[in-house]
Amino acid sequence: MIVKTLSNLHTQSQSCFRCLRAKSTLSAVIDETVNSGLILKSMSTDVFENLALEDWIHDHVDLQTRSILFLWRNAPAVVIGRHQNPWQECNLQAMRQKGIPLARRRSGGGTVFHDLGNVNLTFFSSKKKYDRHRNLQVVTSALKGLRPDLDVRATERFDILLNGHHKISGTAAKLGRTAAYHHCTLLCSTDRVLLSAVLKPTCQGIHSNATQSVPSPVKNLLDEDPTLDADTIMEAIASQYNTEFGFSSPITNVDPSDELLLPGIQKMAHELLAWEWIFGKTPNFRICTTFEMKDGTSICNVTLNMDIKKGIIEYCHIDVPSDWLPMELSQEFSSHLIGGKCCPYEMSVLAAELLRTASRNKELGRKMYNLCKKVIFMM
Ligand SMILES: Nc1ncnc2c1ncn2[C@@H]1O[C@H](COP(=O)(O)OC(=O)CCCC[C@@H]2CCSS2)[C@@H](O)[C@H]1O
Repeated sequence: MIVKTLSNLHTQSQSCFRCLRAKSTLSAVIDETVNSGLILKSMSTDVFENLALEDWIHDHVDLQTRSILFLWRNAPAVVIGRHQNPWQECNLQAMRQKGIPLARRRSGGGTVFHDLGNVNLTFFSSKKKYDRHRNLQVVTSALKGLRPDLDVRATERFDILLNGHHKISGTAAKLGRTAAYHHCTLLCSTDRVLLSAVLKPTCQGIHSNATQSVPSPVKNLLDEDPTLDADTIMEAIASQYNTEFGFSSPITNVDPSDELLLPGIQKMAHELLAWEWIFGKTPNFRICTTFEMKDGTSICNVTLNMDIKKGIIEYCHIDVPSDWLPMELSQEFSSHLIGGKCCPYEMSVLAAELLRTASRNKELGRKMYNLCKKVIFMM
């Protein structure tokens, strides 16, 4: 197994790839890169492992004297900003159906879709050296170096647009006390149909102060030039990063699940996977919505009011005309949901409990069942 210290790695040629393996921790290896740069590329396509590696670098590496560029790609995933509401941003039902995970990152900003056709770039530096314009310049210059005819420009809100109209990159950042990172996406050959399908919110009537995404028309770089590919683009960006900052770092492959190299990283990944982080960190919100219920030929309008704090239903009132469903049944349903997580699995258990115990005739049982299904489907 090859064990490389950074000083070894610096002697390698630009295009050379190296794998870090655990002999020393990554921070010990990185300690040898004082006053220079390091380019890391993830060997994982797991969104939680990759976000955990960002956290690990931010928390464990002294970024006062060194800068790092981290290149990574994920299997299909939706990534929301730190202060967003997933029910407001994405189609959770479609994501569950397709097995697409939802991740909440630690940086602010809007919701994006990732797949292997999307490249993520994280620029770590001291807070003093944090410069999003310069980082995006690295990306646009690298693209122009590859294809001089490409019209790619960074905007004032740090998107990158293709031909002045289509977004190919979105930016977010996290500023710590002394260190910072700026990360951005780059659409190379992402599944745009899937992107639109999963970023279409389904839950109506949400009132919240959560950060809202800014939807834009998107395009892939490969739609513009099919001879490009994600690996060539990543190599060009790595090379331009070295040129721009005067470094000579090769690309070093890192396995973000390697606990020996990155002590504590698995705990960090688990924190990012927890319901309490992904859904529980949603800013408090209210759902006020009206929907139609049918039972044979009888139709009625149902009004739902819910207050959700830390992802938990704190208040619930389901208003159903009493000639359609006796008030005590709708009230029983409402009070049964209070204290539960706004989560279809937990709600299904609560609803099943209620449907089992509440005594009623066949017609009322059917109406209650359909009402439960409708409410659970919104989660
Ligand atoms: N992958 C990707 N790249 C660029 N733009 C996208 C992408 N997915 C969706 N979108 C479009 O951007 C808006 C949201 O734009 P908005 O400006 O609201 O948010 C962002 O751009 C956030 C970028 C976060 C980058 C991080 C880097 C590593 S982890 S995620 C969305 O509604 C779509 O129209």
